[in-house]
Amino acid sequence: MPCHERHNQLPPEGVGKRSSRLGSKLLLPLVIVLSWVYTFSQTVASVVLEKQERVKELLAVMGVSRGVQWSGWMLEGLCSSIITCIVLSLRLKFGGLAERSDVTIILLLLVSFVIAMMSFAMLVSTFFSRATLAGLAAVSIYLLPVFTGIATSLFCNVALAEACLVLANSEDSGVGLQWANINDPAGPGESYTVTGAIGMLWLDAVLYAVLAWYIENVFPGEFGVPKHFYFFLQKSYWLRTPSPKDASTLPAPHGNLANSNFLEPEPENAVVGVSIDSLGKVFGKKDAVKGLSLNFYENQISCFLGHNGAGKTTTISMLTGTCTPSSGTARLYGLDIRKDMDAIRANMGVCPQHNVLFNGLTVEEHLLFFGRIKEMSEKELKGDIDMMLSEMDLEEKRKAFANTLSGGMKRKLSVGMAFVGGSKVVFLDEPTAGVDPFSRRGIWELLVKFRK
Ligand SMILES: Nc1ncnc2c1ncn2[C@@H]1O[C@H](COP(=O)(O)OP(=O)(O)OP(=O)(O)O)[C@@H](O)[C@H]1O
Repeated sequence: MPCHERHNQLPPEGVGKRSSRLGSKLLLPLVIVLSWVYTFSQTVASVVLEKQERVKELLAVMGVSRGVQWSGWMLEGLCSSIITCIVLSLRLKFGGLAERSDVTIILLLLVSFVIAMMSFAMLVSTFFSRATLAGLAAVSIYLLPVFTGIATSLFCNVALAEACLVLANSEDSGVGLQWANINDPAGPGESYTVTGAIGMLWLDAVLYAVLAWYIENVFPGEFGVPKHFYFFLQKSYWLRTPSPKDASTLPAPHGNLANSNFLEPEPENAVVGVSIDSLGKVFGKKDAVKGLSLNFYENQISCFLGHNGAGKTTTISMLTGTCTPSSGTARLYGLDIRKDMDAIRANMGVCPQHNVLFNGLTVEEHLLFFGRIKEMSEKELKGDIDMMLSEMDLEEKRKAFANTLSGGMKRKLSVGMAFVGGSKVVFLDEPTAGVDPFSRRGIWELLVKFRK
């Protein structure tokens, strides 16, 4: 049903105004709608917290697409909310508020609402980067129709409230809401039906998801490379992303470097893995990175040395796609960081400057999780994980949760996560910061081992 049609069919009053006119039983819509405020605001805050703590970005950098991340959130939210839906439906049926109605219709209505609400939470989360602010704003956004009297079913909670009004009216009439009268309006002169409300909830869910997907791509926020506003019209967005080119087919090392008197000559017969070409990043008026041209070679460990604020992290952020270059570009195995980031990420491992760990996962589960993201089977990973744990001296902590590890142990685990799964290019930002000398040597040895 087109949105504008539904819009016209709605009564002019908002949820709050309308409910206040009704008897105590007709407060049902308001009570049901308000009972989801907390779930909504918590979902928005949790999604934004992942963004704030850069978990979302690390997952993206390691090759987990936004779609998969959002599906995970939807699934988690649905699983926990479905129990609430079942309890609420039974409570309405056997608690006397909807005793004549069919409980399966009430359940269908609530589940449809939860799906739309989760999708709405994803959309709202795209506008925020701080979890506390997002949680508070989510409450206001959710209550907006109640306080302003906006009565469009494009708000999923308005659609739910209207359906609850039909439910309350059918209870009052003594028949209750049944599958046989599900298409009947609330009363004479009314046009809203429960099927219409459920249809609108599904339409809302799709609409919110599409909007969230568009906004995420065009305005990815502080961390991420924005796409063109017409990105969905580009063939390259929909077609399979290119795979890394064979290193031997790549162009020769950057000419400027080879001819400079101040630089080491390029190694002979070495294959270029990463080729940085006049890369630059400007923050406001400040050049964080300016005209950087450099090649990194296969089977070698290269490192940036520089004072605090020299631009090392910014360079790594550009190479891993968490920030957009202001000028120049870089190619990783022939793939351009401005265009082919999804393909690059499938073969890339990253250990960010700040540990990004999941408190609910053990050390072994972290390695397993990131290895599985790189599409390796559990069997294939077992040997790798055993070797890593012993090299990093974390064997004893195999089953320990991440939040019980010391700072140094967390760092070692972060390094392990970057290597697990056989990534072709691995970026490590200060991998041994805060690690004791013995473990530092362990990490170095690990790096040498994984070089090839
Ligand atoms: N998001 C940002 N907004 C504005 N300026 C930034 C931002 N990120 C970095 N900078 C600035 O860019 C410059 C380079 O910072 P960067 O973090 O890349 O340095 P670094 O070499 O990694 O430093 P450190 O060794 O301390 O980690 C600094 O002057 C920093 O203040």
